[in-house]
Amino acid sequence: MPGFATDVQRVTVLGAGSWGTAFAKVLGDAGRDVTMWARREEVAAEIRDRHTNGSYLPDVRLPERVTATSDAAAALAGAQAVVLAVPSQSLRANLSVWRELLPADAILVSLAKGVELGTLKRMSEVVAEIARVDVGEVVVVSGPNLAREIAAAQPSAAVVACPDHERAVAIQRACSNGYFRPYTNTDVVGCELGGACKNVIALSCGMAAGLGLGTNTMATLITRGLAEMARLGAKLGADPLTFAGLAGVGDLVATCSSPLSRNRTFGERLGRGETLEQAQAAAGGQVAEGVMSCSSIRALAQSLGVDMPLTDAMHRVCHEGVDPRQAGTELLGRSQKHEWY
Ligand SMILES: NC(=O)C1=CN([C@@H]2O[C@H](COP(=O)(O)OP(=O)(O)OC[C@H]3O[C@@H](n4cnc5c(N)ncnc54)[C@H](O)[C@@H]3O)[C@@H](O)[C@H]2O)C=CC1
Ligand SMILES: O=C(CO)COP(=O)(O)O
Repeated sequence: MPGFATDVQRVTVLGAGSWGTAFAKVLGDAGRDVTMWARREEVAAEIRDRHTNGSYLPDVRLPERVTATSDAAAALAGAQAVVLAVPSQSLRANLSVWRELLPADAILVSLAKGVELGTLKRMSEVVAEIARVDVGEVVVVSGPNLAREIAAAQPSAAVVACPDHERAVAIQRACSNGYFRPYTNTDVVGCELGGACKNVIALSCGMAAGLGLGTNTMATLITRGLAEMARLGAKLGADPLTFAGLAGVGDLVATCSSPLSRNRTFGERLGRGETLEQAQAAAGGQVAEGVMSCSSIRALAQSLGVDMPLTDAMHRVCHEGVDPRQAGTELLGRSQKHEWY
């Protein structure tokens, strides 16, 4: 018998932002009992009493079986799976507080798409370190999953990745419903890198749009972005096929093309000439992971000797004051090379 529930019925979602709330709805619509933890009691009360979360997903009604609390201990009691839905750079601090409250046999699931600044760890590595579990037990969900579309029950697919196939299957079953189709994969490295890197490329696509550039530029950024994330993945032992899948090109296309993407929107504002602070203020407290991940992914790539010119350019625009137009000119002026080597 595995030391975890194979038929997961009770799920706790830690984080009541856009994706935490939409994923709780997915689980509720899949027939699971869901308790969400929200940082602010008024958000928890709104979910509990009115089944809405107007600050993040206006006009969305949550299933009756989704409830919420701002008390983490109460949220976690009896959970068979714990879904971590806070931004990447805050996962370590939040999880350190929750660590002692995690039920021993609960499957830990990460929804975050980023690489930690400083440690350069992927989210499953942070979870394993803080929760003191084997990294091979942590489940990752990734794919083209813009929260608002999922919350509107628009059809979409995702990847549920874990080296332990049985754990992946347990979460796959738990979140499978009439509009959300999860596939399993054992390549956590590839899925996590795909999810983190595409946010940075989405910044660049938004920036191009903000500069008034068209579809050829966008397709070039998406394709060369895919090339550089696959290069990083290959160096870290990811399966190259993962980047051709939902967590790679799937999420890349969704995030780079959608006006719903916070990363793309953030980049567009920079392209239009807004400062980082102005774009941050306009984001209204919602996370655009690429703004921090461009620096951590760049540092990770540098430490491994992997060339990631788009990521490097996004870091210089976001954190070194380089003008987006200038960054574009420099990218085009790089030495000529073969498409693959
Ligand atoms: N929104 C989307 O469409 C999708 C988001 N994701 C990923 O899921 C993760 C969470 O994203 P969202 O729910 O969209 O973010 P969000 O910005 O909408 O919400 C973040 C949630 O985390 C909480 N939180 C706890 N500690 C925090 C801290 N120190 N700083 C900021 N927030 C804190 C906030 O109160 C809020 O409930 C991110 O890594 C994101 O890339 C993945 C797929 C889709
Ligand atoms: O990860 C996402 C879609 O899969 C959400 O992207 P944004 O964080 O840019 O909104």
